[in-house]
Amino acid sequence: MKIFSAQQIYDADNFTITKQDISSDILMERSALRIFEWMHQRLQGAQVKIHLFCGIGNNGGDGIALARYLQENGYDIKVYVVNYSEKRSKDFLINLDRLKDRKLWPEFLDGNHDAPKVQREDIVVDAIFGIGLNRPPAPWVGELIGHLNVSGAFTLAVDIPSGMFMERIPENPEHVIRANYVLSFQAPKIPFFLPQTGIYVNQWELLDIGLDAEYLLTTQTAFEFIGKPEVLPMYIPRLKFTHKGTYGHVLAIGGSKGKIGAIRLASEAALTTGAGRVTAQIPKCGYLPLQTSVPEVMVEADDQEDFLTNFFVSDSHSVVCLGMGMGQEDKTVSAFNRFIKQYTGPLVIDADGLNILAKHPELKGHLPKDAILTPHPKELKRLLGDWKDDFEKLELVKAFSIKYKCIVILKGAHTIVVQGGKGFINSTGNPGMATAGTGDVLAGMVASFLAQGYGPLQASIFAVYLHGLAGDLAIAENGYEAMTASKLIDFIGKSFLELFKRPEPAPEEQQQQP
Ligand SMILES: NC(=O)C1=CN([C@@H]2O[C@H](COP(=O)(O)OP(=O)(O)OC[C@H]3O[C@@H](n4cnc5c(N)ncnc54)[C@H](OP(=O)(O)O)[C@@H]3O)[C@@H](O)[C@H]2O)[C@@H](O)CC1
Ligand SMILES: Nc1ncnc2c1ncn2[C@@H]1O[C@H](COP(=O)(O)OP(=O)(O)O)[C@@H](O)[C@H]1O
Ligand SMILES: [K+]
Repeated sequence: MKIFSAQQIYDADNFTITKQDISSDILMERSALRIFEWMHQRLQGAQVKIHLFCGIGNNGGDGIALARYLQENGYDIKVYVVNYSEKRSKDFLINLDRLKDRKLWPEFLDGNHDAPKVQREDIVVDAIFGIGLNRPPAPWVGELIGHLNVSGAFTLAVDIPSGMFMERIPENPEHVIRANYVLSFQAPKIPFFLPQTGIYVNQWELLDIGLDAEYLLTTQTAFEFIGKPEVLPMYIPRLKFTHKGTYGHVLAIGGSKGKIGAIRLASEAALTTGAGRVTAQIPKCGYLPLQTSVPEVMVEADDQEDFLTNFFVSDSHSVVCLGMGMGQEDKTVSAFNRFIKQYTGPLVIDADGLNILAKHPELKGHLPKDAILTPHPKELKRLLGDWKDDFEKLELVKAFSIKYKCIVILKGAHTIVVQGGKGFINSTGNPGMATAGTGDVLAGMVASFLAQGYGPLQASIFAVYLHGLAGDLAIAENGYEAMTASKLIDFIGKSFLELFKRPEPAPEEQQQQP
């Protein structure tokens, strides 16, 4: 699903208005009606107090139009106009007049009075600012937002939490609505997914307001949101007359004394994701434990007891997956140096492979085309240096990906796969996965898909999605805290099955079936 910028949303608006030959207030009417339907379906007329805080732009206009629907349906509402500017939008004014025609007079707030009382059991509709916020709110507006946040009332944000920018982080973290729910129009917004701004969005849902399909289909976006509809077409079915040779041979290189488990996790994840064969190259100390714990993995031990001193890659290996638990001993660094200067095939670099690259920046130029790097934020910082905020981080990663023609899998709550100027934001996963070794599992899964013939971008996106899905299925059975990387591997199989499950038919459809 595409993630549009604010400018693209304004363009979609104009395109739709021209093509459908409608006035702009029709779009506002659709927006308000969709929100009303969403609320009405859940509230069923309940007499809970609903406070609508409306700005003076189109986001405020949505709120004012919504107030009319709520009033017409007997809800107990109170409407406030947060009067932060004289520059009211045309459609806001149209809707304000419609409200006044119904003898509903909002209370105008201008910072000279105490903030209105809101009780814990009330509902707040936040329609103060939408995607048009372009500077920090005035202090009194920021304080009003803070006041609503501490009220504890259920807060429903229209389109985007007020105070959230589309392209930068807020200056004052207290001056952003902490929304229990965001009802966003047509497409998700990029700040919902970044660690510094996603904290303001507990849950979000999209409302279709009928923006023009041609515009939505043909417009290229800098980001995409990856769900089942995006990954399912990437799947390559296994055919009857195939054999293990068809599904590639992953060479997993890494491990060191005390960290052989990292290679075990990556190797087992690669096999469980469907790789035909997996060979692990590890220091001697891991030979017996690995051979006995995962009999399916072939093991090649280094001459050195505790760390790797040589990487042996042959034509039989289709993919190299390197760095998990590897350490950074001088001789390991030398082996990496020799390897990266001559290897040109498919490559996944994780953990200490990334740390060595960070310490020896001259080696970055030797990365083979489409190498896949899987840093967590700390590893990324070592690789790229510091960034001002999450938005700059994304720009730095894009520039890196373009310069070195590589793919970066930026791991986190919403892992983002970056190739060139484009980012693919993952939808699966949960905080149960914040546990040692889950990154090793991911590296093995990416390598496995590469070995099976998926393209580098597809392998990255598919692995990240399935890894998160396995995590979601695992917590459904075990809870968050009991999640371990090994359990995550146990759910890879179920995550494939989940992928192919048909959606449950709606109740009406069930009834129609013979
Ligand atoms: N296709 C869709 O998705 C549809 C979306 N719709 C809705 O429209 C919303 C966007 O509306 P919007 O463009 O009027 O902007 P909004 O956020 O209401 O801000 C209002 C104005 O405030 C100003 N301003 C900015 N920062 C400020 C500050 N700190 N302090 C004071 N003033 C500040 C700035 O104007 P400026 O003063 O800079 O000229 C800005 O224009 C969108 O989120 C959705 O709810 C639907 O109605 C129709 C279909
Ligand atoms: N809060 C979270 N929500 C979703 N996924 C998470 C969360 N925290 C961590 N993960 C995932 O878990 C994995 C952790 O990787 P990493 O930090 O490299 O672990 P390790 O180095 O121990 O293997 C990543 O794939 C990351 O996306
Ligand atoms: K809002």
